[in-house]
Amino acid sequence: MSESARAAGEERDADEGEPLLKVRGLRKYYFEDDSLLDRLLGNEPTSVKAVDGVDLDVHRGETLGVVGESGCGKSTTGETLLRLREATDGTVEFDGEDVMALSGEDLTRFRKRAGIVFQDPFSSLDPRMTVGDIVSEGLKIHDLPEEPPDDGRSKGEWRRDRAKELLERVGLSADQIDRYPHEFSGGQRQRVGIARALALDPEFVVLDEPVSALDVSVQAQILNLLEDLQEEFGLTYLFIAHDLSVVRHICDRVAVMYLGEVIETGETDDIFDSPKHPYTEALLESVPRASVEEQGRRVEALSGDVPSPRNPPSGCHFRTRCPKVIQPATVDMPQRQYRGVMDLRNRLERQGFTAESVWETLRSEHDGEGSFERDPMVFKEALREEFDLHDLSGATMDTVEDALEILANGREEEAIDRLRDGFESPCEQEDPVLTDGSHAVACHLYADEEYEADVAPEDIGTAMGGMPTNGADAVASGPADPADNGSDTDDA
Ligand SMILES: Nc1ncnc2c1ncn2[C@@H]1O[C@H](COP(=O)(O)OP(=O)(O)OP(=O)(O)O)[C@@H](O)[C@H]1O
Repeated sequence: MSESARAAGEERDADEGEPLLKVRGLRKYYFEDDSLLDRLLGNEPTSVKAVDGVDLDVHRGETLGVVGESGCGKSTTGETLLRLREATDGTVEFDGEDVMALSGEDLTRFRKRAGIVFQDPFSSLDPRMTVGDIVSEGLKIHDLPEEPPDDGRSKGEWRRDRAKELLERVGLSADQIDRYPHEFSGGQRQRVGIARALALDPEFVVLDEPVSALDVSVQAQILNLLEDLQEEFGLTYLFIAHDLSVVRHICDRVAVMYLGEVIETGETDDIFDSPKHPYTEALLESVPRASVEEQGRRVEALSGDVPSPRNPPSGCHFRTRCPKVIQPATVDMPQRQYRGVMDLRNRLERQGFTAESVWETLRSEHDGEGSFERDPMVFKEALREEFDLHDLSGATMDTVEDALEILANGREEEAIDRLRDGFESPCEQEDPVLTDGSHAVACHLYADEEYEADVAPEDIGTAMGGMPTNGADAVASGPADPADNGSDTDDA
């Protein structure tokens, strides 16, 4: 957004005292195994904690980016705050009104003021409707215009003219009004989706990955269009994306999500130039670099997959992948090896492997000379290699070796307990809350005071001093480059 539009938005916020949209403690759990048959069979419903306590403020005239890997709850957040899905818990205030409590005409009015553009321009437009009908559908549903225009046109004619105007405004031609979606390229279809969202003159629009299904060359055109429209109509955007380079271009502020939670939020430049959360650092590491010096930076995958929102990790949800996971006070070991110990335990807890599966692998790799003997030394070395557990010393080494020996004997649960007793991280004990301030982060590394209130300072540990410096040991995640379906190169 331009400086002037932003200043005007901030001035309005200051005058009116509140952001346009205020979300607090938003939760959306999807329940599975909850059908009548499941209940008859006595199956316990399982919950997918897609959104698990999200707070957001969106100020008038700004663009707030919501970023994070696939499945972290971005779309569910956008759809739930618009009441396209019913929230499990939490509050949403729009221009001072409690959105969750709206009904009847008030809810209809909210739906006019707050719209959405969906990610996929291929599936989000009804193939049986002309683009004119698609764009004017909302006007018809809301029975607009309220009165027939006084120039002799019928309401239907007025709506058709309005659809033509909107098509032209988004860069299409009015005489394409009777065409069907399949006659358009992906970028053109997304323009139709934008025209549809604008038809009711909204103030606020959720843009759910509006360019990620488009060819890279078309993305910039659509982003520029969105920026122009924001300027012209004074729009406020919530811009959902997994592609951070897009976010930097268009967003004033950014909220980073991980497994249903906002873990960092701040001005876009602050997030990009001085990220605080190890997850944000890792996400940024994956953004392609323009400058030659930066191209040599290490880009690796974050260890492990995103855990399932059906059973998120205790404490900090990111601790199962975090390169800076905090060591307990009793432990002082190289951070990389500590990560390895935690990975070993996490994999065992998630039943990612068993002692027997390791023996099977060793057997299959046996070179065939003589019969295969189960040698615990070989077993332990294979796991040291896999989890980077070489070069340990003292009590740390004793505990790890002990756990590996127990594991070699097939006693997984006991090995897990041994590793937990020896290496349990303070990050496992409590879910960190977002700090106050304009650049807020939810990470135990930054919440010493709040954290010490609940956990003895010694538990935070000497290891905090031994954390790698910012980015030094951070490993990077690799959200895919923008999907390129190659179908939009003919875009207008
Ligand atoms: N209707 C549903 N029923 C059950 N689980 C769902 C449903 N919709 C989404 N989920 C799950 O909720 C979690 C969050 O999904 P969501 O689509 O909001 O994430 P996202 O960050 O927008 O991902 P993407 O970028 O892939 O769209 C995922 O684990 C997803 O599988």
